[in-house]
Amino acid sequence: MTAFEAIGVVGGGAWGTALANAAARAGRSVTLWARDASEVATMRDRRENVRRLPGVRLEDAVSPTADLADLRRVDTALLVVPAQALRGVALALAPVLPTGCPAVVCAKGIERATGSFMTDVTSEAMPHATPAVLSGPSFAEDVSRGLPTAVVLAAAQESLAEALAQALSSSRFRVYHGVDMRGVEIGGAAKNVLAIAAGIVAGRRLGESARAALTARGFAELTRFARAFGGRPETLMGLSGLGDLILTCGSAKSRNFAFGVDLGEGLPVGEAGHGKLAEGAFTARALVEMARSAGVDLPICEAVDAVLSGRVGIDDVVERLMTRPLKSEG
Ligand SMILES: NC(=O)C1=CN([C@@H]2O[C@H](COP(=O)(O)OP(=O)(O)OC[C@H]3O[C@@H](n4cnc5c(N)ncnc54)[C@H](O)[C@@H]3O)[C@@H](O)[C@H]2O)C=CC1
Ligand SMILES: O=C(CO)COP(=O)(O)O
Repeated sequence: MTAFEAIGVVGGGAWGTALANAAARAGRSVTLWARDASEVATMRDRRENVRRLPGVRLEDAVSPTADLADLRRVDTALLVVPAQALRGVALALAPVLPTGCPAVVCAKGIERATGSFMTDVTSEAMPHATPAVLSGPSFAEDVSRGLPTAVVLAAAQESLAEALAQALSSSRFRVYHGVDMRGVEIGGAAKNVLAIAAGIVAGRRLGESARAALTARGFAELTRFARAFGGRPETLMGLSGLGDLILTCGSAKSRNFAFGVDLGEGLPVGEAGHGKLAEGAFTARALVEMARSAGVDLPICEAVDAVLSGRVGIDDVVERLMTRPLKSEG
């Protein structure tokens, strides 16, 4: 197994920049690709991603570029663009990467147009790459400041997941490894929808008890969905699943949670989140449609989708959730 010395980070947003720094601190040399040439020029000059991650110095081992061809010699690529942009970027990257190169999905979402998971999008768009996925409770700001963080990286082959985890880990960024790609990616995608729900509860001032109940019942939804789509329930008990749900359903720093707070306070969908990326808003519809087709009950995610589509008002949705037929907790 190679040592994975040269890492390519594809996507120059907050998370791509934070991961580039994390990989550099783990001793890797990093090429950070962003599509916007002027942002790349600024990153090179100022050693800072002024727009997406202000106040954080780029590590010396990070080389920003706007040219995808500069990734042709990397031995691992981290895919860190928004979920709905992943396919396009992966298609462009496919001819550049060496055959067999691991392509680690770091985006959290489901492709809206096709209802596809991110690792499947990656396999389709980059048939010569080896898909993997990294997820877990990790705000870009925390990682970039070097605060202690733990995530999980899964690949079909355990030895590959372990080698990649080794390559990216440092004393501040601990990467666990596993083989349940589906479970890990479902945890990351579904928690964003539930974080919007938790934000709505906070914005509507429904109370801390309601938020805790929603988080716990949301976790039940996430686990049911994962089981139906081939993820292992025990994976969802871990960092990508319970861990990320606790983080994003409880923190105003989460963009999905903040988007929900805006909705709860009465802002229209088009204004909620103030233009920041809230992946759950794109994933909600795909998630509920997939669940319906598999006969999986996701009442909270359904409620989020109904609010986002404007079909039902927030107070009606809460009433509906609270008056569903009583059932056993399992
Ligand atoms: N910010 C965070 O704390 C974390 C984010 N993530 C995930 O990482 C992914 C990216 O999020 P962030 O970097 O935070 O978002 P961001 O909003 O900070 O940046 C998104 C970046 O993607 C670029 N982009 C958008 N469309 C593109 C396209 N078609 N081609 C090329 N580049 C494109 C934008 O120019 C921007 O640089 C999301 O799926 C998010 O859920 C995961 C863990 C933590
Ligand atoms: O996924 C994240 C932390 O694990 C980031 O959450 P937001 O995208 O909601 O900010």
